Amino acid sequence: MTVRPQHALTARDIHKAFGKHRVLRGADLTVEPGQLVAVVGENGSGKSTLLKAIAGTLAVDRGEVGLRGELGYCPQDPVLNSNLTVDQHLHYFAAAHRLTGLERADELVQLLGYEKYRTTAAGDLSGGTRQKLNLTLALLHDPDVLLLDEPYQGFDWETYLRFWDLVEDLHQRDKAIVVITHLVFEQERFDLLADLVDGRLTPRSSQEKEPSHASA
Ligand SMILES: Nc1ncnc2c1ncn2[C@@H]1O[C@H](COP(=O)(O)OP(=O)(O)OP(=O)(O)O)[C@@H](O)[C@H]1O
Repeated sequence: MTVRPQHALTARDIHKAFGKHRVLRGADLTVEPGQLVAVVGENGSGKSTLLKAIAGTLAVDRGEVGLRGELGYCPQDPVLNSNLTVDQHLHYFAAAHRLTGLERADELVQLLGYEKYRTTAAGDLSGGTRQKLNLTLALLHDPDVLLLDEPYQGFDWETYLRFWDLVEDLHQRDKAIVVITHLVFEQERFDLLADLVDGRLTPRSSQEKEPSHASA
C-alpha cells in the first residue's frame, strides 16, 4: 500500500488584518519535503506577515497552519541581544534546542565567513554580520521546515553565493524551504514561485521545470 507522505507545511485560508487593512485574505500554501518555494510580491503585500503567521509569532484572524518536523524561522529583522556575543548566542540557542554540540554552528559560522567576530557583541556587529548570525540561529538545529525572510540582506557577493550553496545543500537533504525574495532573476533556483497578490498566493509555473508536486 502506498502511503502518501504528509506535507511538510500547510497553511490554509490564512486571514490577517491590521485594523481595517486586510493584509492576508485567504492565503494557502503547501510545501513538501525537499521543495524550495519562493514567495514574491510587492512591498507591503504581506509576505513577512504570512511568514510570521506560519511561524506562529503573529496570531491570525482565521486559518490553519500545519508543520511536520522542526521549524527554523529567520525573520527579516534579527532578534538578537545586543549585549551578548556571537558565541553566547550560539551557546544559548544550542541549549534551547538541547543540542549536545556546536558542530553545526561552527560549520555555519565558517561557511558564512564571520569566525573573527565570535567574541564580538551583537550590538557591535555590522548589519550584514548580524544577518549572518540571524541565519545561523535559524539553521542551528538542522530544522525540517525553513522560513527565510529575505535572508541575504546585507550580504556581500561572496556570502550571497555561499548562502545559495547552503540552500541547495538543504534542498538536497529534503528540507522544505520557503524564501521571501525580491530577486526575480533567481527564480530558476526554485521549484515553485508563489505570488502574493491581494492577500492570496498564486502559484507561478517556473519555465521548463518538471511539474511541481506541491501547490500554493
Ligand atoms: N504590526 C503591524 N501593525 C500594523 N500594520 C502592519 C503591521 N505589520 C505589518 N503591517 C502592514 O501590513 C502590510 C504588509 O506588511 P508586510 O511587512 O507583511 O509586507 P511585505 O510584503 O513583507 O513587505 P516588504 O516587501 O516591504 O518587506 C503593510 O502595509 C504593513 O504596513
